[in-house]
Amino acid sequence: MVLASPNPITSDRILSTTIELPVVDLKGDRSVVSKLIVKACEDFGFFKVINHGVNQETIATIEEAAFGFFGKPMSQKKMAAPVYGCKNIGFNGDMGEVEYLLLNATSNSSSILHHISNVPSNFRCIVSAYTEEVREVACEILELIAEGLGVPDTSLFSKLIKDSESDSLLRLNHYPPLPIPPIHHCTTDWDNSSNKVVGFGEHSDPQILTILRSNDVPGLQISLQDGLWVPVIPDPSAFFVNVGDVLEVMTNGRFASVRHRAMTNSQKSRMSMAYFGAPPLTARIVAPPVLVTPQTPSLFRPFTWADYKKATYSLRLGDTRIDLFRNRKDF
Ligand SMILES: C=C1C[C@]23C[C@@]1(O)CC[C@H]2[C@@]12CC[C@H](O)[C@@](C)(C(=O)O1)[C@H]2[C@@H]3C(=O)O
Ligand SMILES: O=C(O)CCC(=O)C(=O)O
Ligand SMILES: [Fe+2]
Repeated sequence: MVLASPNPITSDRILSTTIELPVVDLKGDRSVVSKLIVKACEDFGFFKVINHGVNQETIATIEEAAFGFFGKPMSQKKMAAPVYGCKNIGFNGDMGEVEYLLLNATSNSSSILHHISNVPSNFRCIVSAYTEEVREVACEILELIAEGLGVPDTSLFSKLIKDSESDSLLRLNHYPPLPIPPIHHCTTDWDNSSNKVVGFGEHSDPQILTILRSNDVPGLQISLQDGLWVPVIPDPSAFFVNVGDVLEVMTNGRFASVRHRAMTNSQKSRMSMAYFGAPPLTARIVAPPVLVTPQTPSLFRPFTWADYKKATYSLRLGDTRIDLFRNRKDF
């Protein structure tokens, strides 16, 4: 019998040494950077970006506002539901040791915050300032990806998230410190960190690209092909970028959307801010002709982002929803 636990303790394989995950200097030589990003997306679906150009003050301001909000009494935070959530992730029974704000991040949005009481009055401006700057970084990376892949229209991916109807989101996650239950507090061969309680369970992000920033508390882990979990060393001055399902489809499987999760820390609060760059609901998700050849036939059938979003929300956090859209293999 499998017992569901709201704060599952992991016992799976976690890399105890560090491996070098790709680091991209966004101010480097353009043709070198675009090749580096493509290689990182092919090898890991994940990389770290330094020199991203987002104002550190913009970042510090939103982080401070978010800590301010999460520090309020629960009765006040709950008044911001459904934008605010605690422990429930999605609508299908997924739980995690996390509280969050999930906000629209389209260029004409943040309007939803108008309706929320107990969100600081200037929160709307703070969120817009951050998402606008981060959207620029996401667009820049998507243009570099198109260049590196030889896609003739280098704005093919970026125009989807620049669109005023883009369905992009900003998620502010707060993982309160959570002592490890004594029964699990033993030393094993991988027990070299205090992060063992799952805050946000294993999943891939459904959108095009995610730009993640966290404070200096470790917690993010990415999954390698062989099922090994790789802890990501936090760097508050950098962004971590991961390929989402839509980019996997639009590159005809050349990039893989990386599975990842976030662990809590036993002593410190962890805060992450994830910008999910998404297309408009009506956008058709299809790989460009240059990536669909007789040698690399289309792996996925065409669909809209609305179709994909519907499937996503009908499934559990850890489900591999992309498989629903694969072309049948005809032998
Ligand atoms: C359980 C769920 C939460 C989620 C929607 C879903 O049904 C499956 C995907 C989940 C996820 C993961 C990445 C992002 O955090 C998120 C906002 C998204 O787009 O897909 C969440 C969804 C959510 O929390 O609403
Ligand atoms: O908190 C993190 O580092 C990851 C959060 C995440 O994966 C998400 O919000 O989708
Ligand atoms: Fe994620």
